[in-house]
Amino acid sequence: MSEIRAILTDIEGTTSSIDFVKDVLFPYARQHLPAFVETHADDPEVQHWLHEAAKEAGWVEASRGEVIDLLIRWIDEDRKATPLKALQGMIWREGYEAKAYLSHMYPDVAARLKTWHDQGLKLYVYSSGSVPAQKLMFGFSEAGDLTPLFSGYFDTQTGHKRETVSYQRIAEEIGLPPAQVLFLSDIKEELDAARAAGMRTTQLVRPPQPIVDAGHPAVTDFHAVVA
Ligand SMILES: CSCCC(=O)C(=O)COP(=O)(O)O
Ligand SMILES: [Mg+2]
Repeated sequence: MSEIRAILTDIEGTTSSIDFVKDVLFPYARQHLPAFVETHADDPEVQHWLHEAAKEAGWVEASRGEVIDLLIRWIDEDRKATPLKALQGMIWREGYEAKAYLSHMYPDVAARLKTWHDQGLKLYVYSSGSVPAQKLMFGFSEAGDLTPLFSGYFDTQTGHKRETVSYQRIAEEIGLPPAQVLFLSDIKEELDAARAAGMRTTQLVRPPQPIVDAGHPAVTDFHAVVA
């Protein structure tokens, strides 16, 4: 079996609790989205993502209010839509900078990431959250700034997490054979897609989730991951 040279990790349900995302980040974005869009209406990046959201909904024309309502519905549905994720990241930046919250990290995560980094393993993130949102998550975490540990970040602009081609692209981008990359996630369909691309996989089953055989090695924390 090939030696592992890189670790690619999911965020929600893997490094950080689903509750933090659902109970802190999503409500913050939901509450601040209308005012954020209105006050940044002239920002070309905001305009771009509003346009992309309307396009993804199949709309040829839409008012700002209609797109805001669409985005709020997508937050409520936990849609992993790239335009929503990009806008959420911009809104969360304001929350982190205002010290409204720090991101949650399970207590085992920072220590094991540091050990892997010190052993020479390359660390990467792959999340449906946008790359800027990922950098904020690891930059403003309860365990301090973890961004120096990471060599790169991937989001849905590389492809969706349940599609094998996304993992093929990531392996190509980081310049390693997929067999030398270990992917960590809580979601079976993501692990299946990574394994179909040739990556090694381990499922994180964070207590109190029950361990149900998903066909991948399963652990409850990062210290138990065999890399
Ligand atoms: C890093 S952003 C916060 C989480 C988020 O928006 C999200 O969609 C998490 O998805 P994941 O792929 O990390 O499970
Ligand atoms: Mg996840």
